[in-house]
Amino acid sequence: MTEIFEKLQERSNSDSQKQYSSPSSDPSFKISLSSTPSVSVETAEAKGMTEYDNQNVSTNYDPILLPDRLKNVYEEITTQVKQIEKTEDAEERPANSRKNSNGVIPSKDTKTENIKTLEPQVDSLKTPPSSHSQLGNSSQKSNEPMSSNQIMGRLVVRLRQARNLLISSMHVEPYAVINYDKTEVVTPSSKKDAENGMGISIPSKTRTVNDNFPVSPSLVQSELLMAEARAPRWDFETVFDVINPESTVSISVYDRLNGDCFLGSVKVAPVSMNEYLNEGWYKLEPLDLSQPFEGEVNIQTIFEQSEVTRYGPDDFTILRLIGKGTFGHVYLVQKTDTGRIYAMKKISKKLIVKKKEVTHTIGERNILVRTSLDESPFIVGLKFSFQTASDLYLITDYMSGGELFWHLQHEGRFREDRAKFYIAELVLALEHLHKHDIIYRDLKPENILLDISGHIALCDFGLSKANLSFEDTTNTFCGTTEYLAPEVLLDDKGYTKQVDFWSLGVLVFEMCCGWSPFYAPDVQQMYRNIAFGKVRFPKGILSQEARSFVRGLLNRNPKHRLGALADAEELKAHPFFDDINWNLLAKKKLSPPFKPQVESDLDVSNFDQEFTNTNVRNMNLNGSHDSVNGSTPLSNTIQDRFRGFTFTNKSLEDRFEGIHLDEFNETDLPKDSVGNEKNGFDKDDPVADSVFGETFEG
Ligand SMILES: Nc1ncnc2c1ncn2[C@@H]1O[C@H](COP(=O)(O)OP(=O)(O)OP(=O)(O)O)[C@@H](O)[C@H]1O
Repeated sequence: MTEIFEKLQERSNSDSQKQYSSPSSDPSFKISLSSTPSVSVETAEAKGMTEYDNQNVSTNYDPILLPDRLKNVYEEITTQVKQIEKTEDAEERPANSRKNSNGVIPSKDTKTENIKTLEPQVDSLKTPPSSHSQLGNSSQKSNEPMSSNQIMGRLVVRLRQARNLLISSMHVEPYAVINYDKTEVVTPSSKKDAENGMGISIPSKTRTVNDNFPVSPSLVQSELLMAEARAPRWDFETVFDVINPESTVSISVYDRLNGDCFLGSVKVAPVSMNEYLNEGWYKLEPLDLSQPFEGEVNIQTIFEQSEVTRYGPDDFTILRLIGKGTFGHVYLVQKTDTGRIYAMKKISKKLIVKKKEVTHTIGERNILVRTSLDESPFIVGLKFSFQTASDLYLITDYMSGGELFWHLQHEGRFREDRAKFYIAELVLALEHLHKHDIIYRDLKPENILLDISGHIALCDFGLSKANLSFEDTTNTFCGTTEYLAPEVLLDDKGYTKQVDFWSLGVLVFEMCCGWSPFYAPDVQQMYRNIAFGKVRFPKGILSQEARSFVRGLLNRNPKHRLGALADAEELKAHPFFDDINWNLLAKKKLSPPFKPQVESDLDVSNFDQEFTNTNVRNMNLNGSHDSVNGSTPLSNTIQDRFRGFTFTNKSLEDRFEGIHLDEFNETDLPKDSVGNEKNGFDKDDPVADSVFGETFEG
């Protein structure tokens, strides 16, 4: 025991060299939401209505989209309207009437015009998943498929419209989320008649209507409106950078007016041939394939080859500062050629050399490259990495929902079902990393970002450790104090992937209760709490299942910890997750319980104003803001250590260039940090006491 205390004392002493930010000043959740930075050794988508045929859909309102019984009505109405229009004189109607011979107002949308010129002669319904052989309609300049090392460029995706959507009311506002290679774009709601000029003429009461007309005009009107609602039009275009040629475009349709109700999704495999236009109607798929389902969307994709093989800071325009880390700043940037918005982490080479963080930084880049090459749904997507003489740059997808920490800080705590959703996605993220022999080691709300839809994405792999198979151990003393597993503190023989599950246990508790189970304002005390402290569950907050889950994770013996036998599979099988459909969750087909308020790609309202209010207008991405970056250039030997950091969409080989996952060399001695010696957590706090219900020892 004395030995253990000596060890803790030793840790604590060395921690005193580290920098910690002060605990949150939020009075109600002061204790829990402190943001202690990481500590590391090297710091580190009626049929009742109908069948459609597969003709081209004009940009105007098309009777083909109507149910059979409505087609006749439509034709009658159209004939009557034409007669009425003939009799109603031409003076009433300006000579340059925009209506066409069908009485339909052609679209005034210029994008639509654009799309029409590209519209193929044949239109066939495509059933996902589409394969290249299914892609019957295309126009292309070059028939030669590009070899992997030629693949570079941009992908234009156009979502034109939907038809036969399964909706229960005409009052809908369908929008779509387009996802390509982890980059998510949300379309505006579909255009209203007035906006896209597709409205059809309905006989008004003032007009003479044929007495023999079989159906009441209001019924006709509502049926037509319903039919129209089932065929929303977007004419939306967006451009993606092509990073992984294997990536598919996924489009999910939701109804904004009815609680973001899911209307179906589709996946399309674009063709990586220069200027190849792939266009067609794709069947939407439901969440549950056993359910009858309807609806199609019209999608075009065009791949455009790019001449650029390497990118640098000059290819991006800095828009905002969104975060500051230990080694550099994170900016919201816009890629000049595609206009795509990304997050750019700029890291000072001198600073990381000084803090002996080169290995960790190269490691972070390598893990991000590795995870960007396969389907790693809950990990922030790396798009490019490059370097200048003084700085390293990591370009990742911008997660506009902000840090989970930020939301937790604002809301105090989450309802259990919301916490469960995040935890379940985290389990999948950790499962993925562990399967790739990567320990994350720095699980905390600051490193969990929310995307535009409210799904999580892990960022900051600066402390992660690769090439560690199931039972392998590592010794590096790193992580953020509150989330450190006891074996990291105490076990000289090292620790395994189990440390991530301990941190997950801390996180479940913190998300649901609003404070961290082991927090103490004094670092030594925090170590003692982690090593020997009792965890007290507040009354009436966590369900029995959640408590049991936390207990399983906060087991001080890593060999008995939940996950010790079968890693994430064991966690997934726990009763806490009985209502989680893991297959749907993994495909991001479960709607997140909370959708961050994000108005556009450029919205930074979910980030701290302390950063976002910084004036970046005259900031030069090429220049450096760190005092350590003086005029003295780095030696060639040091520059050599950054070789291979650069990652563009040039080729697959290029992406692997410089990946030496064996090169982790954590030889430095453990370092420590300064704890905040302020009074904060008080065990005898009456409020705290009155809420505590159950205590357990891990
Ligand atoms: N892709 C992204 N999208 C949105 N915000 C991001 C993104 N990447 C980073 N950020 C913001 O920048 C902050 C700092 O980024 P990150 O944690 O990667 O930097 P760091 O230097 O490694 O920090 P630390 O000192 O905690 O290790 C994040 O907490 C987040 O708020």
